[in-house]
Amino acid sequence: MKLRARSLSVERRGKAILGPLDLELEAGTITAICGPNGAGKSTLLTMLAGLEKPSGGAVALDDRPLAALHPRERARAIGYLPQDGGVAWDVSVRNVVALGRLPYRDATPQSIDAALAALDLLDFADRPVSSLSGGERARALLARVLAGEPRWILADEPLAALDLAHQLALLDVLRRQSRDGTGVVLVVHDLAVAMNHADRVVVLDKGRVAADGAPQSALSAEIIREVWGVETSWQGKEGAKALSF
Ligand SMILES: Nc1ncnc2c1ncn2[C@@H]1O[C@H](COP(=O)(O)OP(=O)(O)OP(=O)(O)O)[C@@H](O)[C@H]1O
Repeated sequence: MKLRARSLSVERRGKAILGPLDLELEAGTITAICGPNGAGKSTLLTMLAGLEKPSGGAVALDDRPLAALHPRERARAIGYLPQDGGVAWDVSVRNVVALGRLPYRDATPQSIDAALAALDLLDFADRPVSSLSGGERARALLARVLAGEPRWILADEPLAALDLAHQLALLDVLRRQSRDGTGVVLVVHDLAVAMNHADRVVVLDKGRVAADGAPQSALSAEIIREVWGVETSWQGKEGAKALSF
């Protein structure tokens, strides 16, 4: 299963902010999208989720253009977690997570309970979402995506509000999902997370792909210098590398 962007370009207010670029993403892998502020990461993710029409080119899921899919079919296939997502209504955590089942018009308790458990939220299930801390709310929104059991999970900085233990737990959940065949695409600022947990890293810079490949090559000290303008070196062993400045 593939999610493919062909000649994808986005303009805002007459200014090119993304592309044109080609990208082919594989299901069953974790892809990290990295890059400086304003590089176009969130824009790329919304295009891959089919939430907006690009200015040029197209995104296709298994050779079917996203624009041609019924919104419900697209929502079943692709779970999208926006950056700084909020909850418009003050409902219980369980009901927020149940919203993930909307594309199926059911409320399968197993998938809701599994999503609550995966994000360590069972104790919060009956609490109003307004009473949660920022990190707890972020976990509830992620659980909503998991409850939909999408074939693709596209998440914009899903780790940003999470403490260390919950970051590691979430990465573990996403790794298990990818082993089961789900395509996982994460926007991450923490380059060590991308280095240690992604199978592939796409580095965006000023709307263009500056590097794309295995984490060791896409996040080499040379690329980091070129794109972020910072002198760094990687320390530590495979799977537990840290960036030293
Ligand atoms: N509606 C808009 N009008 C004009 N410019 C926009 C609009 N939306 C986004 N941009 C610009 O497009 C560029 C890419 O934005 P995007 O949010 O995709 O970047 P990003 O890589 O996700 O950044 P960050 O790391 O800060 O979240 C930025 O320069 C942003 O200012």
